Amino acid sequence: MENFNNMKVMDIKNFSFTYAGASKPSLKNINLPIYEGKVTALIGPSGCGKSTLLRSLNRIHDLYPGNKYEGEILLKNFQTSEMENILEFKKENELINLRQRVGMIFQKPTPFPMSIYDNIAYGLRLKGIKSKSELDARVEDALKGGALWNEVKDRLNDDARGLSGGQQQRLCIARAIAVEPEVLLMDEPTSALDPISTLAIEELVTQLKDKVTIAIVTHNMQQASRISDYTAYMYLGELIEFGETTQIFLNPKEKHTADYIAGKFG
Ligand SMILES: Nc1ncnc2c1ncn2[C@@H]1O[C@H](COP(=O)(O)OP(=O)(O)OP(=O)(O)O)[C@@H](O)[C@H]1O
Repeated sequence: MENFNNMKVMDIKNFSFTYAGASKPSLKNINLPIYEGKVTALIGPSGCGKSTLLRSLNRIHDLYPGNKYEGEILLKNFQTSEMENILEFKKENELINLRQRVGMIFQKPTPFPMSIYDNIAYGLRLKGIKSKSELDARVEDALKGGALWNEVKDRLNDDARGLSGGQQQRLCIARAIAVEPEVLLMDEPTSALDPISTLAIEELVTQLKDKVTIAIVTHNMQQASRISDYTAYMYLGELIEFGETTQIFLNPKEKHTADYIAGKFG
């Protein structure tokens, strides 16, 4: 595996996580690479820790105090090519910066209560971009990247909450990619959407791989096999098996993985 090291954008090492006030850890000694420019799916039965792991990758848990992290979560710094341990970040601005580098898409779309244009421009302005022409260009690029431009280009000043659920989710993806993250985390991004909107998001995920590394939690086995390059199968807070998606689905090494994929439980 040594040769793969420079292809990792994140590397999770001996990682355990315990929620504030919980008597035992929800994640136990996880070791998992996230490869650059690939889609990694996290699968496993309800309660196995998929969302907890995903939410650790940009420290979004820290919005609530008292959770315990152990081990390391390394993130590649594209300026220096060094791997930095994000668990050592302490200052508020380090965490804000981390969440721009490792963006997040939630189950339900979360547009800001403002215009379509401002939803995208908000993060860009925070990054210090003030020029109207640059903002216009970056908003257009992001909406094109989110496969939404053609549907909204004539109503950029409309309230984003007037868009359909699927459009809102693509807006959230456009908003996340506008600030050029290294990694995009997606927590069941299609579970609240109809089948047509789901397909649009799946297609978008496979197109986005050229720009950003993606880690996605999904309950939908077909979705994992359609869109991911690598799959991690988790059970009761542990990583049972990780490998290329074709191997995990067609030739799993662990019986536990095979049983889950065959629908015997979960
Ligand atoms: N805020 C919390 N405080 C304490 N325990 C929690 C909290 N959130 C989740 N847990 C526990 O952590 C474990 C992992 O939950 P998590 O939501 O990560 O699982 P999941 O695999 O994403 O499940 P699902 O597929 O149902 O969303 C579960 O045992 C859950 O009860």
